[in-house]
Amino acid sequence: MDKGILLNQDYKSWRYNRNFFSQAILSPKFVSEAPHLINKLFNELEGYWDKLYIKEEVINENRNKMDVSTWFNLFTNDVIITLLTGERSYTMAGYFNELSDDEKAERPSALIDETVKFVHAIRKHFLGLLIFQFVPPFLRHYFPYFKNKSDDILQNIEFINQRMDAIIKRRREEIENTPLDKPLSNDLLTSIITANTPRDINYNKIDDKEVTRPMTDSEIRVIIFDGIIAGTDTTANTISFIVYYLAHHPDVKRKMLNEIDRIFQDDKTRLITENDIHNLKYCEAIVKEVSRIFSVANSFSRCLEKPDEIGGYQWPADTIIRINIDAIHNNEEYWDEPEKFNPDRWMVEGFEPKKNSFIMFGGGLRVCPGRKLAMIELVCLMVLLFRKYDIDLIDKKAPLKTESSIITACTELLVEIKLRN
Ligand code: HEM
Repeated sequence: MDKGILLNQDYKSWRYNRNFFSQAILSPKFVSEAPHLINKLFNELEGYWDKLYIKEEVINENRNKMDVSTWFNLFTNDVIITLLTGERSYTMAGYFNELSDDEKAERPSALIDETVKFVHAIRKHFLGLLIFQFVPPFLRHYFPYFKNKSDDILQNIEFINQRMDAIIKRRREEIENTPLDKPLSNDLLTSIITANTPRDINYNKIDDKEVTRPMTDSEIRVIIFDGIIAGTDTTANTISFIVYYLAHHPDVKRKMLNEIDRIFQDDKTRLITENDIHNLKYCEAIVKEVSRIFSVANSFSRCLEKPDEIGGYQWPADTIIRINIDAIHNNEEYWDEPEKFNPDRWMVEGFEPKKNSFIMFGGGLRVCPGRKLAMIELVCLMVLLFRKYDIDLIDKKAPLKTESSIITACTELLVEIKLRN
C-alpha cells in the first residue's frame, strides 16, 4: 500500500501525495470555488425537487415525500467529482430521469449515463480494493468465486483508469493552450497538474526536488480517486444525520432558522458567500454537535512505530491501534453531559474541546485534508435546505436507519418537503 493518500502506508510516498492534495484543496481559489459550485448544483437539485415533490398537485395528492438521504448522496457525488476533476457530473439528473415518468432532465442522456457509470465503477472499485486487501492471492487465483470477482474488479479498474486518463489528458491540453496571463479553472485537478510547474505561483519557492517534482498521470489518478471516495459519503451521511437531529430538536431548529434569517434577511435565493459561512456560527455548532454525538466515521487506525505504553499496557512496535471515535466523543472525562445533544456548548465564548477529544476529522499528521471543504459544504447545505423549505420526518418515532462498516451510513431518511412560509 504505497499509492495515493487514504490507504498509503509508506511515509515518504504518502507525504508526497498528501502535500499536493492539501496544497490544492486548501488553496484560496479552490475554497472560494466551492460555495459557488454548491449554490449552482443545489439550484439544479431544486429544479428536480420542484417537479417531483413541490408542485401543487403533488402536494394535494400527498406525494411530496422522498428519501432525502439518496438525494444527498447524489448531490455530494456531483459536487465532489466536479470540484475535483473540473468535469460536470450528472448523477442527480440520472436519478431524476429514473423517478420522473414524463419529463426528463435537460442534459444529454449519453452524458448522464457516462457519469452514472463512472460513479458506479468508483464505488465498485473501492469495495474491490477491500477484497484485494483481505483475500489472499492464492484464493484469488485458484478459487472460481474469488477469481471471477477479482477479474471483474480488474476490468473495472481498467475502465476507471481509461476515463481518468482521458480527463487528465484533456485538462493538460487545456492548460497548455491557455496563455500564461489567462486564468485557469479552479478545480483540484488543474491545481495538481500545474503544481511545481512554471504555472504555479509558488514555483521556485521550494528547493526540495524530491518533494516538488510534478506528479505523473497515474499518481494524479489515485489521489483524485481517494478524494472522491473520502469526500462523498462522509458529507452526505452527516447532512442526513443533521436533518434527523433537527427534526427531533425543534428548539435547536428554531435557533438555527433565526440565525439563517438574520444573515439572509429573509432572502431565500441569495448566493451564499464565504463571508456568510464564516458568520453562520450556530450552523457550524450544529454540524460539530451532531458529529460529536453521532459521528459518520466510527474509528481510524494508527500503527506504533516503537514499543509504547497506552492505557496502562505495554505494546510492541507495529501494533495497530484502532481509535474509537464514539467512545472519545462520549467520554465524561472530556464532555459535560456527553449524551445530551447541545449545540450551545460550542457557542460559549472561548470554548475549545480538550486536546484530541473532538476527532470527527481524525487528528495529527493524517487529519482529514478535506475538513474545510466538508464544513463549507455542510453549512451551505443547511442554509440552502432550511431557509426555503420546511423539511420534516415522515415518522418521528422511527429510529434513524443506518448501516455501519467503515463509516456509518444512513440507509433511508423519509421526509416530507414543502416551501417554507
Ligand atoms: C463530514 C465529512 C468528512 C468526515 C467526517 C471525514 C472524516 C475523516 C477521517 C476521520 C479521516 C481519518 C483521519 C485520521 O486518520 O486522522 C479522514 C481522512 C481523509 N479524508 Fe476526510 N472526512 C470528511 C470529508 C472529506 C472530504 C470532503 C474530503 C476531500 C474531498 C476528504 C478527504 C480525506 C482524505 C484524502 C483522507 C486521508 C488522509 C490521510 O490519510 O492522510 N474527507 N477523513
